[in-house]
Amino acid sequence: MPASPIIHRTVDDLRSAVSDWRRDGLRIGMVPTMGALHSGHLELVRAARERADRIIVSIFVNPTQFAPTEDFGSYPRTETSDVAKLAELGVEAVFAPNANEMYPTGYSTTVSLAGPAIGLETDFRPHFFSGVATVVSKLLIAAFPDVAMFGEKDYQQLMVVRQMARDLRLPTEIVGLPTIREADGLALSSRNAYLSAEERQAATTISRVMRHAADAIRADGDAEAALAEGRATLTAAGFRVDYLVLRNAETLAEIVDIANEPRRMLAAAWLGKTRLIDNIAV
Ligand SMILES: Nc1ncnc2c1ncn2[C@@H]1O[C@H](COP(=O)(O)OP(=O)(O)OP(=O)(O)O)[C@@H](O)[C@H]1O
Ligand SMILES: CC(C)(CO)[C@@H](O)C(=O)[O-]
Ligand code: BAL
Repeated sequence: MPASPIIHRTVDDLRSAVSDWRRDGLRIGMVPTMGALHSGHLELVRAARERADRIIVSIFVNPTQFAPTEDFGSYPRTETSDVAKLAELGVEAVFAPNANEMYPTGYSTTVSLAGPAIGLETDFRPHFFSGVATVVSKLLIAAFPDVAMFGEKDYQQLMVVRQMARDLRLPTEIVGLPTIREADGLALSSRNAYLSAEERQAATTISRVMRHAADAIRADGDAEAALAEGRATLTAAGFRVDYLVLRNAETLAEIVDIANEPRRMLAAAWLGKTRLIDNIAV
């Protein structure tokens, strides 16, 4: 039986473990999550293991990245089974604070963003990235890991965190890892648990539409036609589309010169009460 990770509930406790590791000259990796762990998260942990001697996985459903109308209350919370999965991978530490530890009464500081945080998710979840950037900066400052792992599934989030780490000169390398998918193409996501059996079938349309549109764009360069067809296919399959767009893969700005810019297609769409996001290189 692998040893269970030590669960730290406070920043002070976590810092004390980290300072012991630092004294021993060990490299530290961090994997920030909101729990309800799936194989996508576990790949981030495995990748952290290749780069660090000690791994901290944070599990914190961060209230500041949810609007009052969103699913903070119903977000899956499965700490016991999450910790068992992390034990299997030999993770040394879990940081699972409560909301009061992260945002005590009187807490008044948030990170404000521009650059890659403009548009896309921000158009539909205006509160979202300042909540994410604030909590990620607090997590990174709590442990100052050498490396922190994020999934490309949340591509704009990865770009925002990279920019923030660069701008604030955080001493942590931000590593992005490819999206882990189900056999039928659906990107793994904790929120997939909200899908009914029928919605789960329809959900594959999002990755299929994106691959089809990407092939069409590579073939004839007509992004607008391919994206309009993709939006129509998603709508016909029962989605309410927030966006399906092509952007510069590095800046997330609109594409000006399609032949000579790195390209990323990004999508967000609702199926019933579940909002799915996805993205692929084009
Ligand atoms: N399918 C996946 N492949 C790779 N990384 C992933 C995948 N799903 C989530 N991650 C990454 O895991 C980290 C924690 O994400 P989070 O806990 O929000 O899980 P999630 O499945 O994305 O949940 P949600 O459904 O709330 O978006 C993030 O860096 C995220 O990009
Ligand atoms: C990075 C993160 C853990 C911050 O709460 C969250 O946005 C997530 O799980 O992607
Ligand atoms: N995976 C991103 C977290 C969120 O959507 O709230």
